[in-house]
Amino acid sequence: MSESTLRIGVLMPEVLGTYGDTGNAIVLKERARRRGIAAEVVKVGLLDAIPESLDIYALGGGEDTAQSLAAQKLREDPGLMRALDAGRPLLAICASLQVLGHWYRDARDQRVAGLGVLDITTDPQGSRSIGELVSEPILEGLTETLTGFENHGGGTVLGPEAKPLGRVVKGTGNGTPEGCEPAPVAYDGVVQGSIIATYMHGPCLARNPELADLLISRATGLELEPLEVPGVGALRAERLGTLGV
Ligand SMILES: NC(=O)CC[C@H](N)C(=O)O
Repeated sequence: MSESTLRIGVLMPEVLGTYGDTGNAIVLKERARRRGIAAEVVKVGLLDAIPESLDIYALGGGEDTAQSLAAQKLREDPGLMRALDAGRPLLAICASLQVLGHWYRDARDQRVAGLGVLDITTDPQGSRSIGELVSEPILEGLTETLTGFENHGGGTVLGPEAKPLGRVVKGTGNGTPEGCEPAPVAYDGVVQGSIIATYMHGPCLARNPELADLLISRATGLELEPLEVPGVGALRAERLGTLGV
């Protein structure tokens, strides 16, 4: 953490913020604050320069047209790339997962260049994946079942530099491009360097506090004591319970 306050950046919420994804930054701030760590959310709009020295970056999901504006912005503004070069943690949801890859092809068959910081590519699946998404984490430091909501047309293929976040128990996760054979085991998300990306909306961190704490730990270098936030356990139990998980 660079200063005494944990600075959590939400990038382009006007184009990357479906399903309450900007709530991820609020969860990070609140979980830090309840442990006595001063924290603030910094909103960085589409027309603002992206600061390179924020402590955590959060990017949400978006519709195809909005998503292409975000992709263009990230290709032109060096701020996020510099932050990633410095190893700053970043959480990316759905559309922003796709945008951080080499390229993605959207529903109108437009191939859009991404930032290329994730070794992934995305093509249309041919149908949308909509519904609850549950996975068992693979990333070290996570033990609790991951729960979220997915709604995406893209199917993402990981290259050798990218590792998945979790093994899918319910739902689609990264999916399969149309015409390709589905892998025998389905995975959700991408982990590469300081980036954790997933198809889970929810907002993801409201449903998965362990993931929120992992990001805060990485940003602050602190080992965090457990924190019970009223309602979170009940929310997880209710969401997982509806699926019989
Ligand atoms: N929910 C989202 O972020 C959607 C991402 C992208 N537009 C897709 O449909 O694949």
